[in-house]
Amino acid sequence: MTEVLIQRLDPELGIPAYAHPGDAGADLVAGSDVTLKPGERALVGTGIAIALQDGYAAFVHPRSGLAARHGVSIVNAPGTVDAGYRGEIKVCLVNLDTAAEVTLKRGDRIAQLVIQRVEKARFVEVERLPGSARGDGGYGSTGGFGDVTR
Ligand SMILES: O=c1ccn([C@H]2C[C@H](O)[C@@H](COP(=O)(O)OP(=O)(O)OP(=O)(O)O)O2)c(=O)[nH]1
Ligand SMILES: [Mg+2]
Repeated sequence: MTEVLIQRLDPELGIPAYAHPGDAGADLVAGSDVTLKPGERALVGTGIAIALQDGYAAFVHPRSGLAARHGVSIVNAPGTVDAGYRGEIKVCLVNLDTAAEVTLKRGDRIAQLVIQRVEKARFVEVERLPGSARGDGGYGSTGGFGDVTR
């Protein structure tokens, strides 16, 4: 378990919490009320700032319940919080529902924060990349879309 320093920018809001032992994501709450019309987005504060150790990053993921029940997701999912970032963690929520407006209240759980170790790469330029079984195949190159209709 890694230690993450946290500052509460709004003392009335809680510290992110894991709902169950074994959960990967600690829930983040909305720092203010927000109402989103269909297709609308808003950047919502969570009332916290953190200091991650070098070699870690935090990722702001959507909550599946909000997504499945209300069509609420995160525009840049998952958002990346760099180890050096000391500002308020914010969530760029979007209402993907085609018809219903959605209101989230201050203190509602709107996203979840996943802390992960991350590698830094040293980019080594070459003339030619080594071969692989996949090669440059992608974007559905393995098929499996036969029964999708549109
Ligand atoms: O969902 C998110 C994503 C990012 N951030 C904060 C932390 C992150 O370290 C910083 C910058 O994020 P990112 O690099 O994704 O944004 P950018 O558009 O590249 O901005 P910058 O030029 O500041 O790097 O914004 C959040 O609070 N929430
Ligand atoms: Mg950036």
